[in-house]
Amino acid sequence: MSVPAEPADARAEIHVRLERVGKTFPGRGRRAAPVVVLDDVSLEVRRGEVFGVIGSSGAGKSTLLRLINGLETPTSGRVYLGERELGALNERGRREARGDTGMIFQQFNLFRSRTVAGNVAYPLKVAGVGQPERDRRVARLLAFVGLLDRAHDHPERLSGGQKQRVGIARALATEPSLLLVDEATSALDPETTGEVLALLGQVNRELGVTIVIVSHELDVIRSLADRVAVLDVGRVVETGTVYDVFTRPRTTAAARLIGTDLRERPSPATLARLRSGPGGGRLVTVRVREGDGEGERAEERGGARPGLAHVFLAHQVAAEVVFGGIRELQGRPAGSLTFELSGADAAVDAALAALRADGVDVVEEPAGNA
Ligand SMILES: Nc1ncnc2c1ncn2[C@@H]1O[C@H](COP(=O)(O)OP(=O)(O)OP(=O)(O)O)[C@@H](O)[C@H]1O
Repeated sequence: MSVPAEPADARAEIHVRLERVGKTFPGRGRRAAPVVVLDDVSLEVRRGEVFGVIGSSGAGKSTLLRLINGLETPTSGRVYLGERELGALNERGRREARGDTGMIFQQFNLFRSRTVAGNVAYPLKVAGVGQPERDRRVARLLAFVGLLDRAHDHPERLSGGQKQRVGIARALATEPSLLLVDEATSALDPETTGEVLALLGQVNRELGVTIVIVSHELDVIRSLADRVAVLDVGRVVETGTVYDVFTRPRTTAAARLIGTDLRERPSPATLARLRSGPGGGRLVTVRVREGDGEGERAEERGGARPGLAHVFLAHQVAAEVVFGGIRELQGRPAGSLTFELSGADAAVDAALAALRADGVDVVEEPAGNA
């Protein structure tokens, strides 16, 4: 039996590609200067992944999505869906691209005059799908989002979370391979947010739909995305796995946005309280990240990971955890711990140097009455 040939790296097939994209809007007033919203943005979204875009308000996130679904055209650069460059498509190609791309919005954008079923059926009607097939698909989609029993209700009778589930069903009606999600949970309470994110995860895993999600909420990106781009005033300053970008932001802009998220340092008041305690040792905050301490020196040790405790022990330094926490991010540990270290100054210095040499991020909290 012959085995179907697979691309060398099927996972890395590119679904969406932005190549040096710029977007400038004319200024609003008569003499107002043009507004540069996106500047030289390049990024690649892999087929089947959830790709997050984070950035503060006005960074250009919504504009980025609107360029991907063709609602805006770039001022410079190119946008590709698979092999197709959006700007080079004829009307028919554009229609096909639109049908292959679903979008959901913060404010749901449902038709108030149509029922739940009518909302989900709408894109199918536009696409010319006949009634029997339309009814079948609508029923299947409403079952998928758990709203089959609300088919004949109007949106105003639904909760925010239910409205967004209708939005998701409608976006999936034409069976797109790409779903663009614009702040879909920003209008929802935390519990409902969790339900909608779980549903989006299901869309990705069970239907194989690629998702690009923009949000200013770190929690949303953390819980759903595989990889993330950080957008700062119109520029992508960092791209990587959620784990890497969240546990070790490499740019000031990303650190500003994410920095405090997984790396909680004690406040000055907490530091003062810790210093007034009986220990009196030096305080250091260590970022906890899988893979740290597995740097070049790991080879010298035959690959064995030292672990923080072992390094302290080896240098005869007593280490007490006084602050911090570790949680799970993409199934791996991430967080920070503040230790109070007791031992000879030279021994503490040597232990910290050993950790740093292994690539561990260590910050000594300032001494004195901070
Ligand atoms: N059609 C337009 N004409 C002029 N300026 C625009 C237009 N659309 C967006 N902008 C401006 O572009 C900038 C980025 O907007 P965009 O909505 O993409 O940002 P965002 O990161 O999604 O922000 P938010 O999270 O607040 O929605 C803003 O300053 C906005 O005022």
